[in-house]
Order: sequence, then structure tokens, then C-alpha cells
Amino acid sequence: MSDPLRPAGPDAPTDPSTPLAGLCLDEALALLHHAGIDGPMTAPCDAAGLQRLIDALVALSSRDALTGIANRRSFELALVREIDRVARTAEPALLLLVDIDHFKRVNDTHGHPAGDAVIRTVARALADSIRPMDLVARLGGEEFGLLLPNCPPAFAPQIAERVRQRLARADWPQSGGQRLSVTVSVGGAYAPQWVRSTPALWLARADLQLYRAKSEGRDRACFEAAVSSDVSVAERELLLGGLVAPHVA
Ligand SMILES: Nc1nc2c(ncn2[C@@H]2O[C@H](COP(=O)(O)OP(=O)(O)OP(=O)(O)O)[C@@H](O)[C@H]2O)c(=O)[nH]1
Repeated sequence: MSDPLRPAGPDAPTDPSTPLAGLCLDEALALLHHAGIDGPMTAPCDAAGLQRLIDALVALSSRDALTGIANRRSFELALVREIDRVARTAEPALLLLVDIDHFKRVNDTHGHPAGDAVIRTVARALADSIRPMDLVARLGGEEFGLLLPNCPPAFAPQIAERVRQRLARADWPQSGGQRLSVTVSVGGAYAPQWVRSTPALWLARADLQLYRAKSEGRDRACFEAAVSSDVSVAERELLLGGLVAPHVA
């Protein structure tokens, strides 16, 4: 039987005592070193070393490069797991989308590096506002996601208020003698407990509330009414499978 750790191809090593020799890992090691992620210093030469390298690369691919918190890829994976958990346990789970208000002005007035510093400060403040079991991620640009498993509906406004207060006392960067504080808008939605939904549909529900918070004046939070029982067309299809005929207008 062939060795699963041995690379195939014409350059594959023939000495069975060095099964990993010949793997070109320089780029991977350089990326890990640049990102400050703890991993092997040199190309691994056994299965344990290879596992360490894989773990480090998984950490690299699940983090946001600017802030160091989770990125969209790992957040969506966490949403999939949470949807499964809610379907099994019927525990309420809250998704919050947090978007910095008028962020373009920060970049335009103070420059992109100052904008980056503000994004990092918001990421830190959000990470400090949640429980260890919760997850915060940068979803892109100036938008963040918070996933709060086992969160009773009555707590949603309290969590948004905690985020607001934590942001208010954050250690904001300075630019030209000015303190660069920002406000955020928040949209929240609970995972439907009556259907195994999808991350895209859950995100769309929260996004609707974020849009409402922006259009009602920003610096505020809007939530879906408790655990909503409104069913979108896509969710109805998930619930009933192929049993419903497509709606014809
Ligand atoms: N500094 C910095 N800016 C970014 C980054 N990613 C996206 N942006 C900027 O974020 C800004 C987002 O602007 P808009 O989408 O218009 O939103 P906004 O100005 O926050 O306005 P509202 O969301 O409506 O309150 C754009 O100017 C992007 O260039 C980043 O990584 N760093």
C-alpha cells in the first residue's frame, strides 16, 4: 500500500525513512511566520509535525489579517454548526451584525491607516463584550458579526447596549490631535427554531435589521421581533422540501 504522507509525482523521494521530504512548504512557513502564528519553524519530517503545520494553516485561514479575529469563512462555518445545534436543542441563538457608521468619512478625512486603526479598535471592543462561548468575526470592510449561542431573546437589547458602552470607553486612536471615535449600527436576528435554515438566510434576516438601524438614524440596534415566525419563501422551501409548488405571481 502507498504511504499517504508521501507526495506523489516524479520528484517524490524514494527513501522510505523520510516520508515528507520533497514537500515544498517554504511559502506556507513564511506565511505563518509573517502572521505571527505559532507553527513549525522548518518543514515537518513526521506525521506529528505535519499535523502541527496543518493546525497552524487552519488558524491562518480562519483569521482576519487586519484584526486577528475570526474571518467570514470561519464565521459561516460556525453559523452552520449553530443552525444544527438549534435544530437539535431548540435553544435560541442570536446573530448580530455590527457596522461602523459613516466609516468612509474616517478614511476620507484621516487616511486609510487611521481607518484601519479604528477597525482594529472596534474588533477589540467587540471581542471584550462577549462571553467565551460566543464568536466575533470581521465579515469584511467595516462590518462585523457576533454569534451568541444559547441567548434568550430578552437579552438582545442588553447585549447591544453592552457593545455600545464598551465602544464608548474604547482606547480610540488619535489623528492630528483628534480622537477617532465612531458609533455603530446593529441588526439582530434569532436562528429559526422551526426549520434547519442556512447561514445565508440567517445573515439576510439580520441584515434587514441592520438596514433598518441605518435608515432610522444609525447609532442604534434593531432586532427581529423575538424568535420570528415569519417564513420567507426560501425558508418555506427548506421546511417543506419539494412539496410546495413555486409561487407564480
Ligand atoms: N481603512 C479601511 N477602510 C476600509 C476597509 N475595508 C473597507 N473600507 C472602507 O469602508 C468604507 C465603507 O463605506 P460605506 O460602505 O459607504 O459605508 P459608511 O461610510 O460606513 O456608511 P454607512 O454604513 O451607511 O453608515 C469604504 O470607504 C471602504 O473603502 C479596510 O480594511 N480598511
